[in-house]
Amino acid sequence: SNWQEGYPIYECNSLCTCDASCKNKVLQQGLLVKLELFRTDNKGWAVRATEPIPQGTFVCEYVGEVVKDDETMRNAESESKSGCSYLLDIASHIDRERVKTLGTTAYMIDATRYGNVSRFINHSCSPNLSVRLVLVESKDCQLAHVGLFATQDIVVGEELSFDYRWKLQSGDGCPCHCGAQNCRGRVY
Ligand SMILES: C[S@@+](CC[C@H](N)C(=O)[O-])C[C@H]1O[C@@H](n2cnc3c(N)ncnc32)[C@H](O)[C@@H]1O
Repeated sequence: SNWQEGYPIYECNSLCTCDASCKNKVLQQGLLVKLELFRTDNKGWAVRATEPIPQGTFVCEYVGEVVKDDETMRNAESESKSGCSYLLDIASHIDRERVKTLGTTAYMIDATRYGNVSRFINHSCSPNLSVRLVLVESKDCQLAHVGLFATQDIVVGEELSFDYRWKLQSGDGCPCHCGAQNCRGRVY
Protein backbone atom coordinates (compact mmCIF):
# COMPACT_ATOMS: atom_id res chain seq x y z
CA SER A 1 0.00 0.00 0.00
CA ASN A 2 0.88 3.64 -0.42
CA TRP A 3 1.88 4.27 3.16
CA GLN A 4 4.31 1.38 3.63
CA GLU A 5 7.81 2.77 3.80
CA GLY A 6 10.81 1.17 2.15
CA TYR A 7 9.60 0.46 -1.37
CA PRO A 8 9.63 3.03 -4.19
CA ILE A 9 6.47 3.97 -6.07
CA TYR A 10 6.54 4.01 -9.87
CA GLU A 11 4.18 6.51 -11.49
CA CYS A 12 3.12 6.77 -15.13
CA ASN A 13 4.90 9.48 -17.09
CA SER A 14 4.86 11.27 -20.44
CA LEU A 15 5.98 8.09 -22.20
CA CYS A 16 2.75 6.31 -21.17
CA THR A 17 -0.37 6.42 -23.32
CA CYS A 18 -2.55 7.36 -20.34
CA ASP A 19 -3.90 10.88 -19.79
CA ALA A 20 -4.02 13.22 -16.81
CA SER A 21 -6.88 11.24 -15.23
CA CYS A 22 -4.61 8.20 -14.79
CA LYS A 23 -4.87 6.78 -11.25
CA ASN A 24 -1.13 6.11 -11.30
CA LYS A 25 -0.25 9.82 -11.42
CA VAL A 26 -0.59 10.88 -7.82
CA LEU A 27 2.39 12.97 -6.79
CA GLN A 28 2.27 14.63 -10.20
CA GLN A 29 -1.10 16.19 -9.38
CA GLY A 30 0.52 18.25 -6.63
CA LEU A 31 -0.92 19.39 -3.34
CA LEU A 32 -4.66 18.67 -3.12
CA VAL A 33 -5.10 18.43 0.64
CA LYS A 34 -5.84 21.60 2.64
CA LEU A 35 -3.12 22.26 5.20
CA GLU A 36 -2.37 25.02 7.70
CA LEU A 37 0.79 26.32 9.36
CA PHE A 38 0.71 26.91 13.10
CA ARG A 39 3.14 27.81 15.84
CA THR A 40 3.95 25.26 18.55
CA ASP A 41 5.32 25.89 22.05
CA ASN A 42 8.52 23.88 21.70
CA LYS A 43 9.00 22.79 18.06
CA GLY A 44 8.76 26.07 16.17
CA TRP A 45 6.40 26.03 13.18
CA ALA A 46 4.27 22.98 12.36
CA VAL A 47 1.65 21.82 9.85
CA ARG A 48 -1.84 20.51 10.55
CA ALA A 49 -4.78 19.23 8.53
CA THR A 50 -7.75 21.53 7.95
CA GLU A 51 -9.80 18.70 6.44
CA PRO A 52 -9.89 14.97 7.22
CA ILE A 53 -7.15 13.03 5.40
CA PRO A 54 -7.96 9.34 4.78
CA GLN A 55 -5.25 6.69 5.25
CA GLY A 56 -3.15 6.22 2.12
CA THR A 57 -3.70 9.74 0.78
CA PHE A 58 -0.80 11.50 -0.89
CA VAL A 59 -0.30 14.66 1.19
CA CYS A 60 2.64 16.57 -0.32
CA GLU A 61 6.01 16.28 -1.97
CA TYR A 62 9.19 16.99 0.02
CA VAL A 63 10.76 19.72 -2.12
CA GLY A 64 14.14 21.41 -1.83
CA GLU A 65 17.57 21.71 -3.36
CA VAL A 66 19.16 18.39 -4.27
CA VAL A 67 22.56 18.52 -2.62
CA LYS A 68 25.58 16.30 -2.25
CA ASP A 69 27.07 15.56 1.13
CA ASP A 70 29.76 18.27 1.07
CA GLU A 71 27.20 21.03 0.47
CA THR A 72 25.05 19.43 3.09
CA MET A 73 27.73 19.83 5.68
CA ARG A 74 28.23 23.47 4.80
CA ASN A 75 24.53 24.13 5.17
CA ALA A 76 24.37 22.18 8.41
CA GLU A 77 26.82 24.62 9.95
CA SER A 78 24.62 27.63 9.21
CA GLU A 79 21.54 25.74 10.34
CA SER A 80 22.98 25.04 13.72
CA LYS A 81 22.80 28.79 14.36
CA SER A 82 19.05 28.92 13.73
CA GLY A 83 18.53 25.54 15.43
CA CYS A 84 16.51 24.17 12.51
CA SER A 85 17.56 21.66 9.89
CA TYR A 86 15.64 21.06 6.67
CA LEU A 87 17.48 18.02 5.31
CA LEU A 88 15.93 14.83 4.07
CA ASP A 89 18.31 11.95 3.40
CA ILE A 90 16.79 9.88 0.60
CA ALA A 91 18.89 6.82 1.44
CA SER A 92 17.63 6.54 5.00
CA HIS A 93 14.08 6.04 3.72
CA ILE A 94 14.87 3.03 1.53
CA ASP A 95 14.63 -0.48 2.96
CA ARG A 96 17.86 -1.89 1.52
CA GLU A 97 17.10 -5.39 2.81
CA ARG A 98 13.94 -5.65 0.79
CA VAL A 99 14.78 -3.44 -2.19
CA LYS A 100 18.17 -4.64 -3.39
CA THR A 101 17.68 -3.46 -6.95
CA LEU A 102 17.97 0.25 -6.21
CA GLY A 103 21.13 2.11 -7.14
CA THR A 104 23.01 4.41 -4.81
CA THR A 105 21.38 7.56 -3.52
CA ALA A 106 24.11 9.97 -2.54
CA TYR A 107 21.87 13.02 -2.50
CA MET A 108 19.89 14.80 0.14
CA ILE A 109 16.98 17.17 -0.28
CA ASP A 110 17.71 20.45 1.46
CA ALA A 111 14.72 22.71 2.05
CA THR A 112 16.74 25.39 3.88
CA ARG A 113 16.55 27.96 1.08
CA TYR A 114 13.94 26.53 -1.28
CA GLY A 115 10.99 24.37 -0.38
CA ASN A 116 7.24 24.09 0.07
CA VAL A 117 4.95 23.44 3.04
CA SER A 118 6.69 20.12 3.71
CA ARG A 119 9.69 21.93 5.22
CA PHE A 120 7.50 22.86 8.21
CA ILE A 121 6.41 19.30 9.02
CA ASN A 122 7.99 18.15 12.28
CA HIS A 123 9.50 14.83 13.28
CA SER A 124 7.59 12.28 15.33
CA CYS A 125 8.68 8.90 16.70
CA SER A 126 5.08 7.80 16.08
CA PRO A 127 4.28 9.65 12.85
CA ASN A 128 1.10 9.83 10.76
CA LEU A 129 2.92 10.24 7.44
CA SER A 130 5.30 7.89 5.66
CA VAL A 131 8.11 8.86 3.34
CA ARG A 132 8.16 7.20 -0.09
CA LEU A 133 10.46 7.53 -3.05
CA VAL A 134 8.38 8.26 -6.14
CA LEU A 135 9.91 7.62 -9.56
CA VAL A 136 8.28 9.57 -12.36
CA GLU A 137 10.49 10.61 -15.26
CA SER A 138 13.32 8.19 -14.55
CA LYS A 139 13.98 4.89 -12.80
CA ASP A 140 17.21 6.39 -11.47
CA CYS A 141 16.77 6.79 -7.72
CA GLN A 142 19.06 9.81 -7.78
CA LEU A 143 16.21 11.55 -9.59
CA ALA A 144 13.47 10.27 -7.32
CA HIS A 145 10.80 12.53 -5.92
CA VAL A 146 9.91 12.14 -2.25
CA GLY A 147 6.23 11.85 -1.37
CA LEU A 148 4.58 12.00 2.06
CA PHE A 149 1.52 9.73 2.49
CA ALA A 150 -0.97 9.38 5.35
CA THR A 151 -0.34 6.14 7.30
CA GLN A 152 -3.67 6.46 9.12
CA ASP A 153 -6.85 8.52 9.01
CA ILE A 154 -5.90 12.05 10.08
CA VAL A 155 -8.51 14.28 11.69
CA VAL A 156 -8.97 18.05 11.33
CA GLY A 157 -6.49 19.94 13.50
CA GLU A 158 -4.11 16.99 13.88
CA GLU A 159 -0.44 17.84 13.45
CA LEU A 160 1.29 16.15 10.52
CA SER A 161 4.59 14.39 11.18
CA PHE A 162 7.00 11.91 9.71
CA ASP A 163 10.02 10.03 11.05
CA TYR A 164 13.08 12.05 10.01
CA ARG A 165 15.36 9.05 10.61
CA TRP A 166 18.20 11.39 11.43
CA LYS A 167 21.25 9.70 12.90
CA LEU A 168 21.81 10.37 16.58
CA GLN A 169 24.75 12.74 17.08
CA SER A 170 27.18 12.66 19.95
CA GLY A 171 26.65 15.42 22.48
CA ASP A 172 23.30 16.93 23.38
CA GLY A 173 21.70 16.80 19.93
CA CYS A 174 18.11 18.02 19.79
CA PRO A 175 15.59 16.82 22.41
CA CYS A 176 12.47 15.39 20.79
CA HIS A 177 9.14 16.96 21.71
CA CYS A 178 6.90 14.67 19.64
CA GLY A 179 5.10 13.46 22.77
CA ALA A 180 4.75 9.86 21.55
CA GLN A 181 4.77 7.04 24.12
CA ASN A 182 7.63 5.36 22.27
CA CYS A 183 9.60 8.62 21.82
CA ARG A 184 13.30 7.89 21.48
CA GLY A 185 14.06 11.18 23.25
CA ARG A 186 16.04 12.91 20.55
CA VAL A 187 15.55 14.10 17.01
CA TYR A 188 19.29 13.77 16.32
C1 LIG B 1 12.19 20.51 8.87
S1 LIG B 1 12.18 21.63 10.23
C2 LIG B 1 10.49 21.59 10.75
C3 LIG B 1 9.88 22.98 10.90
C4 LIG B 1 10.40 23.74 12.09
N1 LIG B 1 9.65 23.40 13.30
C5 LIG B 1 10.34 25.25 11.83
O1 LIG B 1 9.87 26.01 12.69
O2 LIG B 1 10.78 25.70 10.77
C6 LIG B 1 13.09 20.67 11.39
C7 LIG B 1 13.41 21.35 12.70
O3 LIG B 1 12.23 21.48 13.50
C8 LIG B 1 12.50 21.15 14.86
N2 LIG B 1 11.79 19.91 15.18
C9 LIG B 1 11.15 19.08 14.31
N3 LIG B 1 10.59 18.04 14.94
C10 LIG B 1 10.88 18.20 16.25
C11 LIG B 1 10.58 17.40 17.41
N4 LIG B 1 9.88 16.29 17.36
N5 LIG B 1 11.05 17.88 18.60
C12 LIG B 1 11.76 19.02 18.67
N6 LIG B 1 12.08 19.78 17.61
C13 LIG B 1 11.64 19.38 16.40
C14 LIG B 1 14.01 20.98 14.97
O4 LIG B 1 14.58 22.24 15.27
C15 LIG B 1 14.40 20.57 13.55
O5 LIG B 1 15.74 20.89 13.23
